[in-house]
Formats: sequence, structure tokens, C-alpha cells
Amino acid sequence: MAQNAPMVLRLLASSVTAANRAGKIIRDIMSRGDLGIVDKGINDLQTEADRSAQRCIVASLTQQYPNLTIIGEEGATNCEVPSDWIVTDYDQTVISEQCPTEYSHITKDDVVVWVDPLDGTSEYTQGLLEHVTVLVGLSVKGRPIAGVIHQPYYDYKSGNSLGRTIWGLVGMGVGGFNPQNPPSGKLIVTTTRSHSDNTVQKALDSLNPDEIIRVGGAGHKVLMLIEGKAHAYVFASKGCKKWDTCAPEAVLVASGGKLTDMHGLPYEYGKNVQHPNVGGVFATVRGIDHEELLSKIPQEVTDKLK
Ligand SMILES: Nc1ncnc2c1ncn2[C@@H]1O[C@H](COP(=O)(O)O)[C@@H](O)[C@H]1OP(=O)(O)O
Ligand SMILES: [Mg+2]
Ligand SMILES: [Mg+2]
Ligand SMILES: [Mg+2]
Repeated sequence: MAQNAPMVLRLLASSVTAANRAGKIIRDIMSRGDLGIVDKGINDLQTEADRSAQRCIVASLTQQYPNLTIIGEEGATNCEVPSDWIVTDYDQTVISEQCPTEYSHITKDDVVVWVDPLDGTSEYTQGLLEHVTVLVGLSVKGRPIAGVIHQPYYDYKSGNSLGRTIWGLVGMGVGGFNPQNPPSGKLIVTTTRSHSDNTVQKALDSLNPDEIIRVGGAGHKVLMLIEGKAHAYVFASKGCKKWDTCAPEAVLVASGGKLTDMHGLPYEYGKNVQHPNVGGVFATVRGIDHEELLSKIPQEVTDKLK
């Protein structure tokens, strides 16, 4: 009986349906063509799609899990939410999974939900729609244990109008996609296309990769890792925040990968942590020696990321 499932599994199943609904809002706003772009700072845009998608996700989860701690990129709002934006059903695939017993006694007070309602805003405004993801990450006692990465525009050029939703729960596994290993005998690194600087480039040069793939979004880049298109995601910048990496890290770890800062330290996702990932992002797929690759990053780069 779904209602008797452990809270973590129910919350993940609710996060999948909420992310799917947010994805439709993102598509609808793009179709209407009025993005309502606001400039939050240097190269840091926000659109009506970011704002509306967040309201949809927060309202849906809050209705089902009152007093749940949810931290969203676009801040707290108490705007009215249209009733058809509030979804309270479970994703049937997720809710039917066998939840690891380690999560059986987790309560709402142990959980913080990190929401990036639209990751890849820069690319969304430029029409690079396949870079966009909706991210909902669940942390338990500070550790990222579950995540949803929804792609509103997955395969949309072939006529797919519903996108695709990937999910993962550490210790249970992943769903919604077909995990692939990247090619052996070479190093492919993925990184930012819209927030690069000298330090970001120096870190990449130090790895001497065979190929660098520059795309938007933290969610999109982690998907490239778990779908075998790259071996590492390297971003030597303070630009990412906890909502950018909580869900991707949980899905990556559930796939056997690893994400740390550029010093090799883990990020904590408790409710009082600072939001910027000041140590940068260094993520690798299963089978890559994370520490060995990280050791190639020069101190002049890591000194900038504190
Ligand atoms: N300098 C920055 N300012 C604001 N957001 C940033 C910055 N760098 C990275 N981000 C966020 O991290 C994500 C991954 O970075 P990138 O796309 O450059 O690889 C971006 O999509 C953006 O998330 P968002 O689009 O949700 O604001
Ligand atoms: Mg943003
Ligand atoms: Mg983001
Ligand atoms: Mg965002």
C-alpha cells in the first residue's frame, strides 16, 4: 500500500510527479513566448518559467508534506498557485520500488529538499532547450540520498512532448534512463558553456582531456556522465549552488559515481549550509579514479576555490 511506504520513497515519488508538472509549465511559458526575464546579477537570469516551476513544485510538496524544509533557488514566495499546478499523486514506478531499510525511520525533520526549478536558464533563454533540467534533491542529515532530474525538452525535436524524468535513490538504484559507460582509453570532460573564466579553463587544461564538451546546466552535465558521454564534469568556479548539485549528486552516486569539491571534500546539504559551492564541482563516473584525476588540478586553481 503506497501510503505505508517509507516517507523517503513517497517523497521521491511525489518529487517525480511534481517535476513532471513543472516541466509542462516550462514548456507552456516558452510556447507563449513571454519569458519575463529578470537579471538577478552578473550572468544570472531568471524567467517566469523559473518562478512558476518553483511555485508548482513547492506547493505540491508542501501540500503533501506540511512543514517539510524546502530550499529553492528562486527564494520564498507566497504567490497564489493555480490549483492545476498542484500535483499530489505518486509516480507509480518509484512508489513500487523496494525502499532500502536504512531509510525506514527517516522523518520529515531529517530531510531538506533542494529545488532548482529550471537549471540552465541561460540556455533556456537562448533556445538551447535540451540543456534544461528541473532538479529536486533530497538530503537526509546533510547527505544527498535521492534526486530527480527532469528534462522538459528531452528528444523534443523528434516530437516527444512529455520530456523525460530520471531518478535515483542511493542504495536502491536509478530509473528513467539506460545507464551507459563512457568509451575507454580516452578522457572526455564536460563543463560550462556560459560561465567560464581563466580558472575554469586552467583546471581543464591540467587534465589534458581528449575532448571537452561544453553544455549548460549541472543536471544536464551529470546526465552526460551517467549516459556514457563523458568521464568527468569539472567546473572550477564558485557559481554552482547546493540546488544545482544536490539532485545530480544523489543520482550520480546512486549510479556508482562521485561528486566532490575541487579539494576532494564532500558537500553537505543540511538546511543551514551556505548556498554557494565555493569549492567548485568535480564529478566522475564509476570506474574513474576520482582522487587520481583530481590530483592533476594545480594549487593555483584550488587556492581560488575557498
Ligand atoms: N556564475 C553563475 N551565476 C549563476 N548561476 C550559475 C553560475 N555558474 C553556474 N551557475 C548555475 O549552475 C548551473 C551550471 O552551470 P553551467 O550551466 O554554467 O555549467 C547553471 O545552469 C546555473 O544554474 P541556473 O541555470 O539554475 O541558474
Ligand atoms: Mg539561476
Ligand atoms: Mg541551476
Ligand atoms: Mg535554476
